[in-house]
Amino acid sequence: MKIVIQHSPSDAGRVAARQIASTLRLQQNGIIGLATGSSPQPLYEALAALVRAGEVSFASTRGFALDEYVGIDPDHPESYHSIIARDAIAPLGMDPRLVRVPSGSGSVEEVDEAAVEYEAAIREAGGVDVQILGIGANGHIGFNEPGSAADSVTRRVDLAPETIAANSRFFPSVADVPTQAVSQGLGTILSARAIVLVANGSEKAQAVRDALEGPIEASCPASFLREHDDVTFCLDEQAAALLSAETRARSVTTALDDSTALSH
Ligand SMILES: N[C@@H]1[C@@H](O)[C@H](O)[C@@H](COP(=O)(O)O)O[C@@H]1O
Repeated sequence: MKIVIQHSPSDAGRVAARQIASTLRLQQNGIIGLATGSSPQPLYEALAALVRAGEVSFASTRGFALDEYVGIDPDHPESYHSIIARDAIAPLGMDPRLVRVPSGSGSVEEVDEAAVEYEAAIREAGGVDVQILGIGANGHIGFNEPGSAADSVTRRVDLAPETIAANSRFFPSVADVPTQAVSQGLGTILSARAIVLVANGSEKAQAVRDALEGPIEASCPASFLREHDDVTFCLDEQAAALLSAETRARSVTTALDDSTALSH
């Protein structure tokens, strides 16, 4: 487990981008796990800068998104289909035909069948090389809310009231926020070969502390990441604000160019 603390979200995003680019450079036709939300946006911007500089290409990289709302039109601007297209596929120059997002459309049976098929597709592709994650203020990753099992797979889930409230900022009112989603499970996420989590801002500080210092249990789904052997937490100072002196002492605050600090 590596913990990187940087002054600003954009610096944390640049470190995370470097980590991802170096992982994928080792893979011909690699597979990236894509996350939505405000947390990964500086990371996608930093990756796009690396693409423009010719340091990395995602043209033949396959992608699997973490999650999608149930019952939302994929063309809705706040669907995760739209957000992944906008925030990841376009700026990274990915081939949209190589990127999949779980389906939240159709009948309950169709959504559930598509979730099973999505899980199988990730396995059949050989698994994710590097998974990008944000974190919810309640410690969720993907849409695996507190109480999710460590070995859960892609499935339909109920959103916690606090998640619905947090995500209402993207919808006209809280009543318009979908109450269910399809999410890769914790087991799916933990099967990625490398994981890079980004967290910014004081509203994530408690979740980051619980994830890194609390018990490893379902009350904080992100705490299960500590059982994975290749995880990097890229934090800005505000998200790291509640970490103990011991945790901070283990963290890397090095200059961005010092890639040796992030090597395995
Ligand atoms: N399902 C997503 C998560 O993948 C994301 O990490 C989290 C935090 O979002 P943000 O980064 O915008 O705070 O909430 C959403 O509900």
